[in-house]
Amino acid sequence: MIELAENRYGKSRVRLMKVTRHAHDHDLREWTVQVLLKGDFETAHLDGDNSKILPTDTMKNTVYSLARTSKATAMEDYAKELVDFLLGRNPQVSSASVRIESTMWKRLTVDGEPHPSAFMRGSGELQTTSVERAQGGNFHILSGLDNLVLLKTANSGFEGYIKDSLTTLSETKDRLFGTAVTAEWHYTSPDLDFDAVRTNLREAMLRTFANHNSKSVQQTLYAMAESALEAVPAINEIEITMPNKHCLLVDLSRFNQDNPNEIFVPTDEPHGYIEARVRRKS
Ligand SMILES: O=c1[nH]c(=O)c2[nH]c(=O)[nH]c2[nH]1
Repeated sequence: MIELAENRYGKSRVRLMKVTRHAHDHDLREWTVQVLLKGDFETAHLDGDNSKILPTDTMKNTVYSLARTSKATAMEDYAKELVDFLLGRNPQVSSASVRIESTMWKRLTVDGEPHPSAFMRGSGELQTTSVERAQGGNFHILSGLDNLVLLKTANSGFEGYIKDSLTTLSETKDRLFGTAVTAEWHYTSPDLDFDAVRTNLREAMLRTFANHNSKSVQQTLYAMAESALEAVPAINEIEITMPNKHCLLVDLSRFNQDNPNEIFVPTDEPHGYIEARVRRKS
């Protein structure tokens, strides 16, 4: 005997750019949206009966139509509206989830002045949120960031680790520390000034990365998580991944040159992979 164990479906990578036209300047948002529905779709899988299937094409159209009418500025608030719109119209849906990745656009500075209608892609960093709600249930909001690429050229060392017959790594008091941060945190309230909270959290992590006297990626990751939890009472837990993007000191002695920590080879692969979930003690 075979049965349908679990299923969900929806539309992925729906790309949306929204321009909000104020009298004197414009705001720009670029969001990539994923909509996923769970529910009573057994007859579609077993019998080919599509009578309970909302087409994924309609979900895509919903993303655009709701973006037109929504007053939400934070992507978390827009995602909540989209989830409720889909649940409200589709009783066969037991839960809806919306994930949004937001691309960083920064206002262009021209002749020292912020330009009202010209923008520059900030970086490859993404701001993310996943909002889920079951029919009659509460919102579950998991926000985060991805590919926040950082590097520090001082206050990072790595010493005192295990040395065995396979060790080749030299201890160092002074190395480059490069990483691409991914973080995710769950909000304990569904009603927050999400953009302000996100800014606080991100700035707390950046400040700690910059100022921390790092004995390892692990220690700095923990300190960044701690500062995020201190800065944002509306989260109880944060998960952070920080690859160690090694920058290797080049041996210039073959050319009778010294290398006082100035010339490096940046490497992507292989890289260290450091991950931790840090939470308030209950
Ligand atoms: O900060 C570090 N943590 C490690 O676990 C590790 N391992 C390694 O080879 N280099 C580093 N650096």
